[in-house]
Amino acid sequence: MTTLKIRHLTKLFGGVRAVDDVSFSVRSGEFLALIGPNGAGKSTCFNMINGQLAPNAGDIRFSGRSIVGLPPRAIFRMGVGRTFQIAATFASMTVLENVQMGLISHAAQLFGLWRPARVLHREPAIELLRQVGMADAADRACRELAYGDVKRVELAIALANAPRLLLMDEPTAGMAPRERNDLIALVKQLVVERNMAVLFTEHSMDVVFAHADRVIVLARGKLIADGAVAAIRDDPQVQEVYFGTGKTFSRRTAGHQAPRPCTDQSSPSPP
Ligand SMILES: Nc1ncnc2c1ncn2[C@@H]1O[C@H](COP(=O)(O)OP(=O)(O)OP(=O)(O)O)[C@@H](O)[C@H]1O
Repeated sequence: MTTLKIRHLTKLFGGVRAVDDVSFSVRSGEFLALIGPNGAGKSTCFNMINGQLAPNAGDIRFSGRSIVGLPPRAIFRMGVGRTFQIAATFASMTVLENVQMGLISHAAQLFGLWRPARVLHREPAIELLRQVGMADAADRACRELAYGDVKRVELAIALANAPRLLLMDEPTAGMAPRERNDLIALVKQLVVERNMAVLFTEHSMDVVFAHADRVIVLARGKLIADGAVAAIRDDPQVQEVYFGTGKTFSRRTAGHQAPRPCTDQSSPSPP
């Protein structure tokens, strides 16, 4: 089932065509990577999907309904979640309280009237923490956690809204390679278990090639490729976009899903 359908999406900033006539779809249960060099238009795409920016042209359909012109809050309520490059949690609150706040928001409850917020949704919050491997840290303050663990808590908060589409803006930014792979493997598992759609941006080609179901590539606002990992890796136009940076991709090694990079591909810069 198609969760998100984008057609001819365009965004101009003055003379810059940040997103230029872009069309693609995401299905439920699909883990789709959106890649491209710096300035390609990835964040602008995300900002239009979640309603922060209005497109100049084109349509965005979520579960069959056009969401262009709706405010971010309405789009969030419909089931479009988002995580950010820099994890957004309340540092002074415990891990559990952070997730409880997410559940309170999802239920649109007013709290503090007669029952303290910390007693609300306690069991569902612990269950979400269990799903992201953080139940043992439930009573710790978020500020005490390692960065990779904060990202897991942020993921649990995003799941509290029961999203059908989750936009993840560089989910592994600032993480060590091992942590990156663990987090992305976890997200991929959740995509399957919850049959939700995830659209993520990622600068690490190792992560993209090892885990994405499909990859779309933006360059200077235009969608230049859309396909399976192997096809994207071998696409001459995609190679060209990264070639100017001295970065290229090697073929998959026999019997192993993850390709070996020829060079450091952790942070491509513009061609
Ligand atoms: N608010 C804005 N005002 C003017 N120009 C903008 C604005 N936001 C983005 N741009 C421009 O639009 C283009 C696309 O930017 P965008 O941030 O979407 O790229 P990106 O692929 O997300 O880059 P990165 O990987 O560095 O985050 C760039 O040329 C950028 O300078």
